[in-house]
Amino acid sequence: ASGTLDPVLDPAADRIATADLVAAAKWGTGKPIEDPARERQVLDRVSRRAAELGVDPDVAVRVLRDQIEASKLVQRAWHGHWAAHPDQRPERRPDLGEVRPEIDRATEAILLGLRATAEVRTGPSCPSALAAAYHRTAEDLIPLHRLGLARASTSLC
Ligand SMILES: O=C(O)C(=O)C[C@]1(C(=O)O)C=C[C@@H](O)C=C1
Repeated sequence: ASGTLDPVLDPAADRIATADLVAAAKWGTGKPIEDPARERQVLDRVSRRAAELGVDPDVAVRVLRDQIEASKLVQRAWHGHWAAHPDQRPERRPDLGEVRPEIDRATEAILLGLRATAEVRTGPSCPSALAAAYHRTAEDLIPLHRLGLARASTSLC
């Protein structure tokens, strides 16, 4: 329906879910959570792709920066949790090279969502639409992912 921000929040939740896999991929490797070169690559691609889609590249980069911050928030939470609870550490360490294509698909879906929601995002009902979409999307998420989704939503309106 028009007037909804679900087309952004749904893929944002999918992107946040990949942070669990990235956290497990990096756990115990000594590889830092933050990878500035990869962030630049993601954001450069977002800027170009947004222009292609007719989405304001500055808006797209700002929103995707929030998605990256949300991912790091979730990854840091897992690393802290696993440090304190060895019995809950992941048994399998996924390959980062397999997770990143999944992240890229979620990023693309978020850009399409931004395009589909230009009207509501730039209008006066954006905050209430965001609250409604957040309420609906967060319902199915674990608390940590709800926190990530809130962080990921901060610049949408
Ligand atoms: O690809 C990674 O290594 C991630 O941790 C994911 C991600 C992202 O959200 O795109 C987040 C933090 C890193 O600094 C780089 C990229």
